[in-house]
Amino acid sequence: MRLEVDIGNTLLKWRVIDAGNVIKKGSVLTQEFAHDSFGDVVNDRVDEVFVGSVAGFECDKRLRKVCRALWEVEPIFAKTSSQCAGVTNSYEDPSKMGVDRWLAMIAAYKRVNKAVIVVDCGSAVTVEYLSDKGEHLGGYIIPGLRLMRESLLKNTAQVRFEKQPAEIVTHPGVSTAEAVLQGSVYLFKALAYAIEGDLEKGAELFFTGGDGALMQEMIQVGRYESDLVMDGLAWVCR
Ligand SMILES: Nc1ncnc2c1ncn2[C@@H]1O[C@H](COP(=O)(O)OP(=O)(O)O)[C@@H](O)[C@H]1O
Ligand SMILES: CC(C)(COP(=O)(O)O)[C@@H](O)C(=O)NCCC(=O)O
Ligand SMILES: [K+]
Repeated sequence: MRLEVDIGNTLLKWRVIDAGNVIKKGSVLTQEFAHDSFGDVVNDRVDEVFVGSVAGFECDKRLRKVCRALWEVEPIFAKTSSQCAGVTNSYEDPSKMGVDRWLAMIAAYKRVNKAVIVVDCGSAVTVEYLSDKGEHLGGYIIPGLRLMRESLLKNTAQVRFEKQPAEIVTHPGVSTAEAVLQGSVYLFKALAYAIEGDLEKGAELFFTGGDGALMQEMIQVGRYESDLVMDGLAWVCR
């Protein structure tokens, strides 16, 4: 059995693959990841662990420790490279590119073998542009929904509120909480339309990440694939 792990800045996502099928999956806040985060997978015979991590050294170290303790396995960490599985990196120094971006773009390109735009809506929103030949043309890194709100709270004196409105709407707000929350969703929607405008004829649009389905629903174009980052692991770690 293989354990695949996608460690983002907010959530650690995992799944277990047995004979090509996903048999278990789960997630835990990255900051709270511990020995018991994989539930009853502790009793399974995990003989391989593939990881894509952008969460930093401490969390990677913790995962190594857990894998050794539970299954005596040394996890294989995916690395961004200049070329892999038909995809070519645009960065002069590929090691500087977050491996989650690299994994998602490889998985998306491998699905269709033509030009793609890949949008990962997590802590940050990343937008990647790939040509028909699999060349990464470049991308954007934009604050995600939560970071947009938090940066306002952190850098202003009077933007303060207790409770967030539960509903996700984009009309102009009539309280601080509404104005901030709905402002972030409004910007998110504007971004979705801008990306749609970048879509060239014949190119495919992929969304992934915790808030990816929300963005896809706003324009009803392209497809949402929840596990694009983990789908890239088998291409990069082998
Ligand atoms: N404190 C929290 N508890 C649970 N979920 C959260 C919390 N903060 C953010 N989220 C949600 O977690 C998801 C994070 O998206 P994800 O793509 O997993 O991000 P990342 O890859 O950056 O970790 C988002 O859908 C976000 O709404
Ligand atoms: C852009 C990111 C913060 C996205 O992380 P996430 O939202 O998935 O937690 C991550 O890919 C990263 O740390 N990248 C390094 C900088 C770069 O890719 O150029
Ligand atoms: K992301």
